[in-house]
Amino acid sequence: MSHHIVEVKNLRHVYPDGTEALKGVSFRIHHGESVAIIGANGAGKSTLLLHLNGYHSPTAGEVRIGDFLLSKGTLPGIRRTVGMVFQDPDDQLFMPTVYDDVAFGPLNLGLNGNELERCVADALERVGAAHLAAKAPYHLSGGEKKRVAIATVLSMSPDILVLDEPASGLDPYARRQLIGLLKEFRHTKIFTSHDLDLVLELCQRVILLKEGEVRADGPAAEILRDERLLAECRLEVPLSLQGCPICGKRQG
Ligand SMILES: Nc1ncnc2c1ncn2[C@@H]1O[C@H](COP(=O)(O)OP(=O)(O)OP(=O)(O)O)[C@@H](O)[C@H]1O
Repeated sequence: MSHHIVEVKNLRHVYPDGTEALKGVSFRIHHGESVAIIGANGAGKSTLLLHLNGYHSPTAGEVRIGDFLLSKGTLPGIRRTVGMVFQDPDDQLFMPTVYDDVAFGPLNLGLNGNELERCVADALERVGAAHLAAKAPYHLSGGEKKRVAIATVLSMSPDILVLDEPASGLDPYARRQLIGLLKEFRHTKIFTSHDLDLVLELCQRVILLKEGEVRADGPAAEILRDERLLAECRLEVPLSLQGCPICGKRQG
């Protein structure tokens, strides 16, 4: 069975103002893979992720999650399978308290009482935000909001985790905590990031987008070492793979 395979075929997306953000993107991601979608600003990363649980509809092409072609009819089931963390946490947090925001999804899945409380506490604990449960989301700092947004998705126990720039705005400790958390998540992870050191640490595979097209798709360790390819796409080799500026020796 095509257990939670994510398949994107010839995906094209044109925004109403005529911007062609995706120009025929295709790939297949198997269950358990950890894949980073990288590319310069405007390359089409967020547009692509927003198709994976139906926030955007393809202009042409298709998205399949497991056995299901993404459509109006399959959307509710697909949204239970694919947990999406948006680039801007303000798009994710809308309840009066952090607790309510994290409880919203599981409550809709039918959890209540002690089970619900445990689920919320566990999700907040995992992102280091247990102490924020009673706060209003709009009073949180940017990094705190980001962590709570991730908790709202973890509380749903998704089979496929999709995160748009999960590390942006996090301090070094929270970034390290996020890396640990994502390493623990054994199902499929698909995320975008400009933090290529984080990508190198978390992903075996990278899909490199350039101007709405897949420019490269392959092992992270190879693509992230390819200085010419990265420069062509307005990216740089991650710091951990750059040579010492004095003697040129590489760390890894
Ligand atoms: N609602 C919209 N209407 C029109 N054009 C849009 C819209 N949203 C995005 N775009 C355009 O689509 C292209 C891809 O944008 P997208 O946000 O997917 O890029 P990205 O790779 O995620 O960039 P970043 O690294 O800056 O987050 C850009 O040219 C952008 O200006």
